Amino acid sequence: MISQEQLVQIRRELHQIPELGYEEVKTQRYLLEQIEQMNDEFLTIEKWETGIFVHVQGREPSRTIAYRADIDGLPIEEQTTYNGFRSVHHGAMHACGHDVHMTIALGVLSYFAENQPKWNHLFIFQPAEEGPGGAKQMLESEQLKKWWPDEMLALHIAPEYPVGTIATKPGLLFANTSELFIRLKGKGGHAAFPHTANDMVVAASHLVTQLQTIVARNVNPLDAGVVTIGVIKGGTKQNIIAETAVIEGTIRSRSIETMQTIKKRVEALVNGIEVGFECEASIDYGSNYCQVYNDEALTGTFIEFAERNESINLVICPEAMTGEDFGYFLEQIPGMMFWLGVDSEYGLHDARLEPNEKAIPFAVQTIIDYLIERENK
Ligand SMILES: CC(=O)N[C@@H](CCC[C@H](N)C(=O)O)C(=O)O
Repeated sequence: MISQEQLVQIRRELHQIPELGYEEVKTQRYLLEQIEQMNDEFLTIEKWETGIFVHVQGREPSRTIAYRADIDGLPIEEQTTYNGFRSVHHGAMHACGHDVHMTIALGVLSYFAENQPKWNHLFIFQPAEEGPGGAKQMLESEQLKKWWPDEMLALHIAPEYPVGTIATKPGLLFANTSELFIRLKGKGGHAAFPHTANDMVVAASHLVTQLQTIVARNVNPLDAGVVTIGVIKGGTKQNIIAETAVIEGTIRSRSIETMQTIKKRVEALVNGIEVGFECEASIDYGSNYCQVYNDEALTGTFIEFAERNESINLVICPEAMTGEDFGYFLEQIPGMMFWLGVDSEYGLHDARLEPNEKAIPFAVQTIIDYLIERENK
């Protein structure tokens, strides 16, 4: 089994090579090198795009239990205090903890490679969680057809909780999400002659402000929604009127109905900008993820295990407006996701995120103990 020191080393090596969705070539190679060092008696390893499936043959394979780790990084320039293991891919960073997720999965897998489980296990190293999404595509793979799991488990790091904390809840855990890409096209021109042009920086500025009214004015205050604009780009030079502008964001909701309400309002407001500013506008919703909905019975089993385990500080948490395409797995396979405390001053998607590595061996041991208990009950 991979030792605690080796786990830290692996996490640091993975941290240095973050790659965006479906570009995880080095990551896949690194993971395969680690997996190929394990006892292969019970393992079948198959690549899928830039991801990997590892099937572990059980002793009494009446069921299959899957464990999923996402493997992609984010387009962020790292600003951690790390010395000697910062990202070597400039402009990319594991700022959502997927380096930690992968390391934990390798740790758990290395234990079951040496200690044959009772049930079959399926380890899924999934590309592109941050976008455009890999879960939906993996669900249609040959590998999932032949190794279809009966239940499924995954975790996500939580910077706000101390190490030793596991937070989860039955039912809704994460929101429905939709990406949002809006393009505006008007007429560029000389800064000194605004009456001859049609300025898309001004149009985009109005639109961003109007989009912020959707949650405030169109979503029931007892429900919840998010419209976040993360990117606004337009123009080429300070004295040139911008011909085009691009607005990029994300929409979140607790229900499908609210997602539809928000999108309808986005369309109406974009249409208003088109008319009011006499420009052309287009909307693209990019990738959409369904909610993460934890199976009540399996989450109950996990909570009961965690309550009995003195090393775990269990928190029954509220749902969050984060998104995860793990929701697609849970739409078809009963399972659950939980937050793992990693005690970082800076949060997810922050260039300064520094998860506490002590959470890695804690998570590995917790998942091994849970899986053994689960299949031997
Ligand atoms: C856990 C987490 O941070 N997940 C991401 C998922 C991204 C979904 C998609 N690309 C979008 O931006 O809508 C999140 O941002 O919640």
